[in-house]
Amino acid sequence: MAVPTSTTLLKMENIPNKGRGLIAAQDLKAGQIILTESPLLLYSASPLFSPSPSPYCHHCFRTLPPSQIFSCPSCSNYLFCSQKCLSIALNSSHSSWTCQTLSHLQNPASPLSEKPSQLQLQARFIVAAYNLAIRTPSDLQALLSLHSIPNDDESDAIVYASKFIHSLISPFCPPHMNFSPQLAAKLIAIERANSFCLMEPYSPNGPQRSIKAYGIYQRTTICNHDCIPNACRFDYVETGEPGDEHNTDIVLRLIKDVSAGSEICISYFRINKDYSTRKRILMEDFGFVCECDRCKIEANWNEGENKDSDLPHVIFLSKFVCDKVNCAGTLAPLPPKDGEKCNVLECNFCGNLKVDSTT
Ligand SMILES: C[S@@+](CC[C@H](N)C(=O)[O-])C[C@H]1O[C@@H](n2cnc3c(N)ncnc32)[C@H](O)[C@@H]1O
Repeated sequence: MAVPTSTTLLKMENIPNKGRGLIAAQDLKAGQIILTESPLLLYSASPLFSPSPSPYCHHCFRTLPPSQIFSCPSCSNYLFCSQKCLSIALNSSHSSWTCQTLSHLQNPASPLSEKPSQLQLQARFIVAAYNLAIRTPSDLQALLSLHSIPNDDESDAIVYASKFIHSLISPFCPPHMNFSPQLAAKLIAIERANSFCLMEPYSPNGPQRSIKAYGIYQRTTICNHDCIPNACRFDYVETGEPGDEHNTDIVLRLIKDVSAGSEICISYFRINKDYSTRKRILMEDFGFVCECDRCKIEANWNEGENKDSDLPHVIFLSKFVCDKVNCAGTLAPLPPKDGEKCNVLECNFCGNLKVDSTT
């Protein structure tokens, strides 16, 4: 299959009614790191016509330092936290082609300036994907091998967006690349099903969780959804030295023990959402009806019912939802040490550490 899975820990298999999925290739322990992956593609969540400039480095997405900021020498619109990030970006995500194309799209006279943020972000994504294709055609093939959502209600919107965006970008496209509105439409449909959000740093004062960047991780994205997941993903974007790469890697860690042959699933959103919200998001954004054990039970609940029950999923939620103010991230044990399970849980959003007194 086109997507490489990792090591001896995981294998990729077709799962009935779910497409491909990740399966434990051996017995695995709670807290174990089963996958660490760098993004295939990463792009800013700041719309092209944002009222304020993004406060994040356009390469590593760490918060920009108050002084010593480096800007792209050609467009000066794009800011970086270090000379190293700038140099890497000029040879990758902010190549001269990207710089020229984004400068054109971000011209105040551009028809995009009047368009909604979603379309501006789709344009950002298409530029990033075309840039990937120009630089490394095999990476475009990797992107195209990912699942896309055939959502009839939205296909008109995708066709419109892809034609509009492609018409703005095509004057800059190398003719031999054969980019087309059809390719742009396929890429937008893939992006919807596969992008992971890198979140702004946690703040107890809210107002709500915002996204700083979107990333596509070609192996992690093979993980299917479950409303009671056995794994969750961590990122440590703000950590490490400026210019030190890998801070945008995603780490997949197990919440509980998983036996060989079982499917590894994450939740595609915060796990404390109620049944009707989960059902709506999974259908609108991912095109499926969840048949997990929790959904089967909660489908028959009246609002507020059974929350205090001793059902396994109610116990799971009370143990693994972070209770810090304005957080509700997912807790997972720290990795085992010397083969022994760790009784400290880490939140994948606020980073809070909590001793698990139940083990
Ligand atoms: C990010 S992809 C996951 C990998 C995908 N199964 C594949 O074959 O590449 C998301 C898509 O997987 C499928 N999927 C994920 N979790 C599912 C579940 N619990 N039940 C049914 N389909 C699921 C849906 O089609 C969803 O749009």
